[in-house]
Amino acid sequence: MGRKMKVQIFGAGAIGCLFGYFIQKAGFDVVFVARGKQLEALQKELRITGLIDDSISIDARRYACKADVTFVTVKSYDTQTAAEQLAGKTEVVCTVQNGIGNEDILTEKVDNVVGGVTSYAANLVDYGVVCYAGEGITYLGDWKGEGASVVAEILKKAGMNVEVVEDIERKKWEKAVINATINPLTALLRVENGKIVEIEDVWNVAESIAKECEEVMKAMGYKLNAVELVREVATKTARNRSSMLQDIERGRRTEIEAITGEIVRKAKELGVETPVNELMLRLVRGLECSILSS
Ligand SMILES: NC(=O)C1=CN([C@@H]2O[C@H](COP(=O)(O)OP(=O)(O)OC[C@H]3O[C@@H](n4cnc5c(N)ncnc54)[C@H](OP(=O)(O)O)[C@@H]3O)[C@@H](O)[C@H]2O)C=CC1
Ligand SMILES: CC(C)(CO)C(=O)C(=O)O
Repeated sequence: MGRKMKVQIFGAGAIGCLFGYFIQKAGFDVVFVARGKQLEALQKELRITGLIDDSISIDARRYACKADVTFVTVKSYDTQTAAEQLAGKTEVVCTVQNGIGNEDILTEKVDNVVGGVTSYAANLVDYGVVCYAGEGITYLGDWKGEGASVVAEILKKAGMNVEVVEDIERKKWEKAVINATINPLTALLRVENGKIVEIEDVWNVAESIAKECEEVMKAMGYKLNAVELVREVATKTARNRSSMLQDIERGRRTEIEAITGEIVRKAKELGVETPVNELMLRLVRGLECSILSS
């Protein structure tokens, strides 16, 4: 390509701004799509704190424009709107969102869809201010058409850890199992991730959730030690407040439908019983209802 590649971040919140920051610093032409007070703040500057301390001027806009590659970094309940705005506007779309189903929604509107899972961590501390909380790795894989190698090249040039994998669907489900176990419990009990392992009664429930998820993955043809995986992640991220807990504390919707909701839906399709996950789904829905209506 003779001209500079144009990269777009659709949903310039915590993780989108972090990715966009690294990509712009590497010399790419980056557009950040945001809304409301976040857009107003980003039109002045993007500030990164935490592991980095820097401020940059960015091209922040309200609506999607034409781009070579677009990262979709909205919460999963906003993916449909993102897909509609991106139709005919981007050669490749890549999602690093948590949850199941985002890639399939994007597939309806864009020809080349790259699935992704990231363990980079970022929090929005104020409008236009993002705390870079943890270095991680991003796994990518072609979902529809091609694009994973192009996206990986962009992230590599941006100095980020990235790996293209054969089976991105498996990676997405593994992350969903971690989120389905840690996120609802931390949100319902309002505790940091480490408490899931530390409090015996809670760990018993976590084990039940993880074992049900393991059965669903088994029925899908994937072997996984879900209990050990969850124990490892909860221990490593012991001081984190999970994204679902943060959503509840901010009085916002959660991604429960794209996480536990999708696991329960897949379980029904495959004839697997998931009573504890169903309970978590109902309780978090109830919690959302109570905070959104108060
Ligand atoms: N933060 C992290 O460390 C990680 C996040 N993820 C995943 O990445 C995704 C994004 O998470 P995160 O960055 O934390 O979430 P944020 O809420 O911080 O960011 C999403 C942003 O997208 C904006 N947005 C939504 N719809 C539109 C639209 N139509 N036009 C313009 N802007 C829009 C939101 O605006 P508004 O606030 O007005 O809704 C918000 O600013 C989630 O799926 C999450 O699970 C995965 C790994 C790590
Ligand atoms: C891995 C974990 C649980 C880390 O907090 C996460 O992805 C989240 O909070 O959504």
